[in-house]
Amino acid sequence: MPVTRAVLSLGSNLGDRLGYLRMAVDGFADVLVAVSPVYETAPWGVTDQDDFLNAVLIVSGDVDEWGWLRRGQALEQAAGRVRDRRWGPRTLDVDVVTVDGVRSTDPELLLPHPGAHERASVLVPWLDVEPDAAVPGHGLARDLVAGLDLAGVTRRVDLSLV
Ligand SMILES: Nc1ncnc2c1ncn2[C@@H]1O[C@H](COP(=O)(O)OP(=O)(O)OP(=O)(O)O)[C@@H](O)[C@H]1O
Ligand SMILES: Nc1nc2c(c(=O)[nH]1)N=C(CO)CN2
Repeated sequence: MPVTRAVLSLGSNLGDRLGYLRMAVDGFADVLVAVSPVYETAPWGVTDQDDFLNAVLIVSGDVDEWGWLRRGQALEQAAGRVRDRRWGPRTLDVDVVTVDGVRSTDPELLLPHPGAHERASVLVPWLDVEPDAAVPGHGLARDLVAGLDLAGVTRRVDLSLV
């Protein structure tokens, strides 16, 4: 199997938020290339829920796009995630944002992730670890961020994943 490089978005707004993000980092320890700072972000989508902690991982390994999805889902399970309402509270969310060179329209694995280009909770931490990041079909992350309201996005320098 060829080596692929993927960008993964982590999110948590239920229980020990930092602990769940750390669990994800540990789960990808064998393939980690970069870990972003942690951000506290106001919820988008469903806004009557607690703030999220978000971070981005860059990973690389002998794993295809489905493998990245499965590994993320296994960690969500391990974090006791209950699939409840769309965009609702969760202990751990692992989204596959991009896998280099891969586009997919399969609803089980849309690539690039269809929300990535408009979510500050993804783009801001991603830019910290990859300043030239681009969302295929949408352009450079830095240009996309320039058009977003960043009022609800706070870098938590006191929280670290590394
Ligand atoms: N790029 C992707 N990364 C992760 N899951 C994806 C992706 N594309 C499609 N999915 C599918 O989305 C389904 C629902 O995922 P999930 O419950 O995490 O959605 P959500 O986090 O509420 O919404 P969103 O995906 O907009 O953040 C999963 O069953 C998964 O197969
Ligand atoms: N700020 C923020 N809001 C969200 C997030 C998230 O990770 N960060 N994830 C959601 C579920 O997909 C819904 N809303």
